[in-house]
Amino acid sequence: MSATAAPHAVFSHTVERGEDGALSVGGVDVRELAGQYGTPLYIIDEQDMRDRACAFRDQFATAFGRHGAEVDVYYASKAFLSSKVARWMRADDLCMDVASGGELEIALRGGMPAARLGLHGNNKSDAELRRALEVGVGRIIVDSFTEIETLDAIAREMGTVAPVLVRVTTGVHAGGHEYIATSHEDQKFGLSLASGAAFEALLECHDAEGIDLRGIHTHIGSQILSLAAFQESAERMLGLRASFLMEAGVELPEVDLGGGYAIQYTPHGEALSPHDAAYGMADAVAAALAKVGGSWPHFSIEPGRAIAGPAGMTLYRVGVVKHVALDDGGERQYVAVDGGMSDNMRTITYGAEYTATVASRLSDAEPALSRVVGKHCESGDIVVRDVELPHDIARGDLLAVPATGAYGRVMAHNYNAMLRPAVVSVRDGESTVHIRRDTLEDLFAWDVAPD
Ligand SMILES: Cc1ncc(COP(=O)(O)O)c(C=O)c1O
Ligand SMILES: N[C@@H](CCCC[NH3+])C(=O)O
Repeated sequence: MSATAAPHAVFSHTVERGEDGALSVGGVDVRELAGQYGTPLYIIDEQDMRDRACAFRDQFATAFGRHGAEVDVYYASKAFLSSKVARWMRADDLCMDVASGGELEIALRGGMPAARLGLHGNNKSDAELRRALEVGVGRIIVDSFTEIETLDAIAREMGTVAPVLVRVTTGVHAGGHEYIATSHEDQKFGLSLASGAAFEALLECHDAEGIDLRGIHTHIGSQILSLAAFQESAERMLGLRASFLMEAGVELPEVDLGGGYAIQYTPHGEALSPHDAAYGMADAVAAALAKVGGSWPHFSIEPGRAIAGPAGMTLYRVGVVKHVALDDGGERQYVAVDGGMSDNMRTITYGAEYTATVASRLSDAEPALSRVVGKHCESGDIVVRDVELPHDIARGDLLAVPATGAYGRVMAHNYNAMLRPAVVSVRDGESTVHIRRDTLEDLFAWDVAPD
């Protein structure tokens, strides 16, 4: 297909609009993907996702490397995980963070070496801790005093020592929505820097026979544009490390500064680039170390959304289109698609903003103020709250919503007994299934039939 310009910057890098107006991604026409796999369909642009992963790896390596320091990039697999993605991350020399026993098993299934995995969770079960030690996970990020005691006991019983980072709540409030901010005091994650709990936890870990205290971890939230917030958090972490050196005589070798880098969801949105984040944070660390003292620790970061998000799109089939009169005399075009809140929980949960475009053709009809809605029995079942779509959009058209690669399929559910969509990746004209579509047999398998 010969191509014209990409529809707009929010789409992944290989998206093009052909002369007949249809989108292609990774060299595959979306009409072909819809025909082969059905809709709704999550599509990952492999080249785009892996380029973003490598950009974090390389920019941080260079920015921190100027100071002789090293940085490991842990892809936060909660954003999107399949065993094939774990394989990509392994091949591209990234590490991965997992947040449950299930994520751990999929990462291992994809061949990610356990030593390159970090296990998170504010309420890990004994079984999860045991399994992490059994397979040799590289680090366990402890989140509470209860967990420190439990892990220490399990490790000693197993005759091993658990490599540990302590998750610190730095008090830096950042993130687009209350539900995705994680480092202010009044929330469930981590141990508080301000109250002294983090320091106390470090002492406990240091003294525990079953624990090898490697360092400290923080994650201030998600979809954060403010470089200053990351810098502030890094400074506070290095301050804590310096006081631990001064008061306990131990210089912690590792510091993880978490993920949370913002991506662009709409044509008016903004992103924090790996380059700006890397150089901005390296400078802040250098300044902080100059102030509080100490050698450069081994750093790590955990981007999830910024690797998977922009690489993904959701492809829907348009069904009913309605025109509804508004109080101000205007009109809103309601475009109902064959998915909704079951494949995109972010709009209803966080008031997240997305954009959309007709993907199967070009239209020269007038643009109309539109709302893309799903097919659930719920009026909040909105995918895109406000977007201009052509007035002639009609049943049968394909609609693409970009930037759904992170926290899309992983947060999907079966409300109204909907079948969760498949995930396919595309590259160089080929498509590959990562997660198959749910089937009616899946629903029947969970439903215990009457005798
Ligand atoms: C501990 C931790 N690390 C990394 C991430 C990834 O965040 P993001 O996808 O915003 O980069 C999260 C999720 O917010 C997290 O909880
Ligand atoms: N699920 C959230 C991000 C949470 C990140 C995990 N701590 C979102 O879609 O924005």
